[in-house]
Amino acid sequence: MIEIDRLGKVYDGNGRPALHDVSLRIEDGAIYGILGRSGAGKSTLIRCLNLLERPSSGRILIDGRDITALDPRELRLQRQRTGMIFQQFNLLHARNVSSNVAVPLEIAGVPRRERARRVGELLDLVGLADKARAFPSQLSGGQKQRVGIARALAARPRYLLCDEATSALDPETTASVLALLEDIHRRLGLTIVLITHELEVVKAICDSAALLEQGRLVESGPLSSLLRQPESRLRQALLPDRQAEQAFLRRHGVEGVSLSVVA
Ligand SMILES: Nc1ncnc2c1ncn2[C@@H]1O[C@H](COP(=O)(O)OP(=O)(O)OP(=O)(O)O)[C@@H](O)[C@H]1O
Repeated sequence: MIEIDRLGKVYDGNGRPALHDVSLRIEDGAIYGILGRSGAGKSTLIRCLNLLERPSSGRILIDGRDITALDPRELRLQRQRTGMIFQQFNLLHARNVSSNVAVPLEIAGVPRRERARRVGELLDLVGLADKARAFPSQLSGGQKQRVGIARALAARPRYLLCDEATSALDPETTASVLALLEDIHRRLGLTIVLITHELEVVKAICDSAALLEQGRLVESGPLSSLLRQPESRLRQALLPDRQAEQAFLRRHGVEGVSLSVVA
């Protein structure tokens, strides 16, 4: 479980805190979406979860241990338990697909033969077995993100952090990457935390969500509970705006037609 306890972050030379007193609990096995507009603090929050960014205050407990208090060796081990994927994929362009996926295994000192076996397994998992020798420049965006996912899973992490993982992809590719994440979640039982500004991502795969605004947590919790609360901001954002839809139809002279029929 990840427990974020009164987390604060102030960047040097930036008066307004990027995060202010954020507390959040992410249960094991969740697919947890953190939503917010540009500048809300989403990237800062997710980067704090593996200490790519050091919090200014507060604690982050992962499986009961405060990761801000780990020594460098413990932190390295903790990072192996936390895979991450990125909006711009962050692949090494001079390395082919297999070699990119092998990076975390090399860092962990896994012997060559075992590495090759594991890379093969991972490429099967993400459906890229036939691209093992291709270079990133020869792949589509969706394929690059699949490589990113395989690399993130290489060291068998318990947590997968997704930093706007589908924001650079078209809707169809987004859907296929989200389906892959859902499949991996089901098969491997890991906990997925994703930040996004896309409501559709939360709708498609998350079971819990949080809303960040100007560095503050507005609300959070399981969707099964938030969707029951009419005043919930997340509920209002996630459900269709019937009035706006009807107004849109009226503007185009379509009246008295059920929306499902129009769709
Ligand atoms: N390295 C940095 N140095 C100084 N200020 C930063 C840094 N990174 C982020 N910020 C500031 O912190 C605030 C939160 O930024 P952050 O990138 O976490 O938001 P975000 O919700 O991820 O936005 P976006 O979706 O646009 O990436 C913003 O005001 C931003 O300008």
